[in-house]
Amino acid sequence: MSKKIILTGGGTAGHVMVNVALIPKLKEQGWNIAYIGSHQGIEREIIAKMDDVPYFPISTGKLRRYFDWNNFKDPFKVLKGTWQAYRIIKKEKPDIIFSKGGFVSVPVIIGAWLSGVPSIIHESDITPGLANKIAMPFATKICVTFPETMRHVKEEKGVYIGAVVREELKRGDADKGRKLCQFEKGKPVLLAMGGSLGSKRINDALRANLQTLLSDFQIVHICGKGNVDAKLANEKGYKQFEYVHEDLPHLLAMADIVLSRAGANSIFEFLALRKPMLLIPLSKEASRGDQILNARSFEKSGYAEVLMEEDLTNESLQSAIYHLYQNKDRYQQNMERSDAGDALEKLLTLIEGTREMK
Ligand SMILES: CC(=O)N[C@H]1[C@@H](OP(=O)(O)OP(=O)(O)OC[C@H]2O[C@@H](n3ccc(=O)[nH]c3=O)[C@H](O)[C@@H]2O)O[C@H](CO)[C@@H](O)[C@@H]1O
Repeated sequence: MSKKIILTGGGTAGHVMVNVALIPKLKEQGWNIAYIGSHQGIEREIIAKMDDVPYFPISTGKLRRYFDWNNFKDPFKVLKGTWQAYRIIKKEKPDIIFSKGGFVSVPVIIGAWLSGVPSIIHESDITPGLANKIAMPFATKICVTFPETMRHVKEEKGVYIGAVVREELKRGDADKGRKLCQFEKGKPVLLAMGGSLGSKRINDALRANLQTLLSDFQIVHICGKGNVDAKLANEKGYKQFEYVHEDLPHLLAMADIVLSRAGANSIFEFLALRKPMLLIPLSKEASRGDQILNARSFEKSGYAEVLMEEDLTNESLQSAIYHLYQNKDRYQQNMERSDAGDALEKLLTLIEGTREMK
């Protein structure tokens, strides 16, 4: 009997990547897959690269915790999106819906509830984001990455599965990475990434240290849309990208150490690949503080060094990078002891089991 799943999630790549990991596995297991996302979000670009996954765009509104004139318009966009999602679900008749979160997922989970279709939400961070918090009462199951998150979800709905990491990330080729960046073999490589959107703070501090760092490292810098500095395009040993799609595994394979924001997907990917990491979590002023908790948890496990944004200066960044590199073996040994688990398999089993609850 054919089975059908609708996936949703978007806004930033962190809200799409678990779906990207799931799609090939779901196909292997004979699922028909469709995706509901926003008109403009990064999810549309990422899902367009995948074969046989029809994409249905809906209207979305940002849900904010602060005052903004759009707060008066956006609830209507969410209502419109809920109606659109409901109609798509009625027409497509999925057995189940899986959401990776982000604002676009709220109308989809409510639409699933209105249609009587079971749904699963995935939460990557230690504390649930606003979109997931709103959607949780309407979901059948909520699966989490960190064991600590179980405290924030209803006991009968919560399932701890761990971090889902895309398998292709483990198939990187360091030589291909070096070729892409015109880097030489032998000199250490620092990969810097400010989350899927890039980070201006990290970009500026890194570039301020560029000349010193380039004497000891080659640097590949994923700096976010619109953030490439054309003046540095010909700098030897320094390669900039706005965003990297299928070549990311190769860049990671050649990296000796990583400087990054502390988005949940990224840090678990570095852990799976045993990359010593210096994390600069997004500050409490700019977020709910989820990245600070993610980073502290990794620091406590001995996988990461943490530099808080309020302590970030050109000097502190430079000394933290050198300190990380000098201690990289210790971080790697700690990561060897981590239990990455088989979250993807657990998630597939949960999807199958929840579908049968219908
Ligand atoms: C500003 C913001 O809202 N940040 C949140 C967002 O981060 P963000 O979207 O940055 O999410 P993550 O760091 O978790 O994941 C980024 C994903 O994009 C991929 N990638 C990134 C850059 C690139 O060039 N190519 C590429 O493929 C990474 O491999 C990773 O899989 O979602 C995370 C997971 O809920 C949260 O922890 C973050 O707080």
